[in-house]
Amino acid sequence: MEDYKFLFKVVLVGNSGVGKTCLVRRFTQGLFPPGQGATIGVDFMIKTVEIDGEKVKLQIWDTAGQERFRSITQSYYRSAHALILVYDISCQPTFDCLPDWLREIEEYASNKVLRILVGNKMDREDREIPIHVGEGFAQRHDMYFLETSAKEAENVEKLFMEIAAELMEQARSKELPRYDTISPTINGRTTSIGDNSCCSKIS
Ligand SMILES: Nc1nc2c(ncn2[C@@H]2O[C@H](COP(=O)(O)OP(=O)(O)OP(=O)(O)O)[C@@H](O)[C@H]2O)c(=O)[nH]1
Repeated sequence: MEDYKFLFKVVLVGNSGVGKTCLVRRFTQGLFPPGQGATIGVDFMIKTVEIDGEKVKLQIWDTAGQERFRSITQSYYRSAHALILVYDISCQPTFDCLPDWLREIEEYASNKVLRILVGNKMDREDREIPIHVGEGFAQRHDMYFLETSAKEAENVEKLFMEIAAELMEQARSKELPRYDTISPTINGRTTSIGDNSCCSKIS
């Protein structure tokens, strides 16, 4: 038996190119990968963290933002304990797509899922979405909110640690099952993203 007390599944969703993979790799590997290709289907990484002296294992599922993978990625929503919905603060269309993503989440995820809105790429100077606009959206939709930079390692650790702490708190208070099953994953990163990929619409 592995040495951890809690296991939580965290799923990242959002348009292609917003930086989901970079956020996961920053947190799990401490790096900002150069020449990142678009995710194919779903990628999966694990990190065990310690909170209040307890080991918490995070299973982090990085879904492809591209529309053509939507039916694969939707199937990963259901068993998520937390869903991180990511947009790019320098790309308005990725913010405009948020209502579409919320509809997907409502349709496919558990209604108890912890939902976090993340405005990534806060290091960029060509910002299109002011922070208060992101915050306002999150408030209206009952979500936690944070701006991050995977590139500069800003708020990335905080994002995942706060999720782990909140889920641990919930699990303790509701006495949820401590272990979850792991389902198979589809991996691969071969295609590259074009300049406009962050702006691909979902329908
Ligand atoms: N400036 C800046 N660029 C970033 C940041 N995070 C990611 N990027 C860049 O954004 C591009 C897309 O990053 P990915 O992590 O592959 O995006 P994704 O959301 O996983 O994309 P899909 O796999 O297609 O869904 C890459 O060129 C990254 O270098 C960030 O915090 N700041």
